Amino acid sequence: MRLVTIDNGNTNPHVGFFTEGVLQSVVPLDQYSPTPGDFVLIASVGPKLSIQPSFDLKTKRTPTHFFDMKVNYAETLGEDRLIASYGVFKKLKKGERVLLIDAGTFLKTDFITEDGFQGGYIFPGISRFLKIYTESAQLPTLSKDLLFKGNADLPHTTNEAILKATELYLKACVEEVITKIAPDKIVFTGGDANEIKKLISSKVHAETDRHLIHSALSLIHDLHLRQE
Ligand SMILES: Nc1ncnc2c1ncn2[C@@H]1O[C@H](COP(=O)(O)OP(=O)(O)O)[C@@H](O)[C@H]1O
Ligand SMILES: CC(C)(COP(=O)(O)O)[C@@H](O)C(=O)NCCC(=O)O
Repeated sequence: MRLVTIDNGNTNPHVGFFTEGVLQSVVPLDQYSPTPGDFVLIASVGPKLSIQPSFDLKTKRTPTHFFDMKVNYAETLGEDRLIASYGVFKKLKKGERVLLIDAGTFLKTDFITEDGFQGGYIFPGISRFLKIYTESAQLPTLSKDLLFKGNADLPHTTNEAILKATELYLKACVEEVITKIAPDKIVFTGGDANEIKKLISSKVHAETDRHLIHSALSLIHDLHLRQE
């Protein structure tokens, strides 16, 4: 049996394939054709999918818990945040307090301790933020590849003004959250994880797990759903 994990996010939905608990590959959702025998787990916050999960993880969310993790947040918490946080929760060391930074369409900064999911912030992500300029005024849409290239001077052109403001916004949001929460460790994930990680000058120990949501779904499968 193949375990298929679907992360249906708002920009870049993708699918992970596991055999024997090992992630073999991750491909865009439109490249996946379900086959009989696939065991499918889905974390979805994007458009409704025609693919049905083999087990509906919503059934494990109560007003206070997700499986054995306490959740101190309304039931509207996005499944992507909940499931990635559960993956972090199950790997906490004794007494550890982790800040999970998921840099996707939105930049989510969620706090997880042995007492469960403690809450977190939702900011517009890098690409969303850059689009605001064109959506609200006759300003250019600039690529995120242009970020982090200039010097520390004040901006003197429109492009510099937009790019340096974007850098400042991202850095200020993330560093303020790190200062407020003072975690023992930061875990970065999401499509823009590397860009956000580059911005942070904090000395807190940091790790990147690009495919955290897939490994969290696989962990859920192995801990709670595997049929021996
Ligand atoms: N192959 C890709 N397709 C789309 N966006 C990508 C890709 N690789 C990296 N990115 C970046 O990652 C961001 C989306 O991150 P992701 O975690 O996939 O988001 P979501 O879960 O919201 O769909 C985009 O804003 C983009 O900047
Ligand atoms: C905040 C989100 C839109 C982030 O989506 P993403 O960036 O992963 O595509 C998603 O987690 C969501 O729809 N959450 C529901 C609201 C909440 O978490 O409070």
